[in-house]
Amino acid sequence: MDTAQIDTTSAQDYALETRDLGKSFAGFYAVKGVNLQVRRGSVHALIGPNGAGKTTCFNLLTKTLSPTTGKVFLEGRDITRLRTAQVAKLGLVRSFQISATFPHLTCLENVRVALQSDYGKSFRFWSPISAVSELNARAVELLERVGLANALDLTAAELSYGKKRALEIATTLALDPKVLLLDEPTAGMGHEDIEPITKMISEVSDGRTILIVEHNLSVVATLCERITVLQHGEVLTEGTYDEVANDPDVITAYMGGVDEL
Ligand SMILES: Nc1ncnc2c1ncn2[C@@H]1O[C@H](COP(=O)(O)OP(=O)(O)OP(=O)(O)O)[C@@H](O)[C@H]1O
Repeated sequence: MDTAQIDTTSAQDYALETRDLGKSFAGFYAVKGVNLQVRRGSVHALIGPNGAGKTTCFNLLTKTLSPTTGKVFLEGRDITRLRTAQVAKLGLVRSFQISATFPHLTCLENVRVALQSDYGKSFRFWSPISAVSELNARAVELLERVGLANALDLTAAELSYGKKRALEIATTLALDPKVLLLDEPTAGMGHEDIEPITKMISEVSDGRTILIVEHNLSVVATLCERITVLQHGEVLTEGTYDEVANDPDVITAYMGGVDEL
């Protein structure tokens, strides 16, 4: 990692960037020539019809998959050849991937475990006595941020689906990521859970860069300053919600699939 080069121009503007990113499976390109630029401090969405390449793209960013072509940069640093754990240590973390929750632990215990994990950097050097109370205080603070202040002593198994996702986000935030990747955070949620989780993501986005794959386009419209639309593995267009929603090519892409814009 010491030898990784930092491109200072892009590091100033973009927390996350890809250049000519591509992935082929037996000759079929699921992702092709993707140039993605996620501005530092923004909430950016990656959308597209089913099979557009969003999940493959996320897997390439978090190094679950190795690219066939191109490069990935985190704050200007070339992370293309690093592994998932290494990019997590550098601050690129995908929710629901590294920080799984344990069903029989309480919310407080779950977040404490995440804070104590190898990726939690802040608590290593503290003395044992102060560490326990500081860990508890930090865990409570994180649970308050995601709206689980009243659920500290409930086990993860006792939570509603929406609150489980909130707990997962709290355990991810415990890793203090610079760039947070959220993979369909409202997937499978009932209507009643979508608004609170959207509000919570908006609150935790403060001071952070977030890249989100999300099928619910009203969630995207509420949260995201920039939207990149993928189709057949390639970038179809990029812009604000209004720009992409009124783009005839985007409308055609969505009408050709099962999704609606
Ligand atoms: N491991 C794999 N081997 C072969 N083909 C794959 C593999 N992973 C993905 N694909 C193909 O790549 C294309 C993009 O898939 P991907 O899952 O990235 O799309 P997506 O935009 O996330 O779709 P969805 O919205 O349905 O989750 C699809 O045609 C898919 O079948």
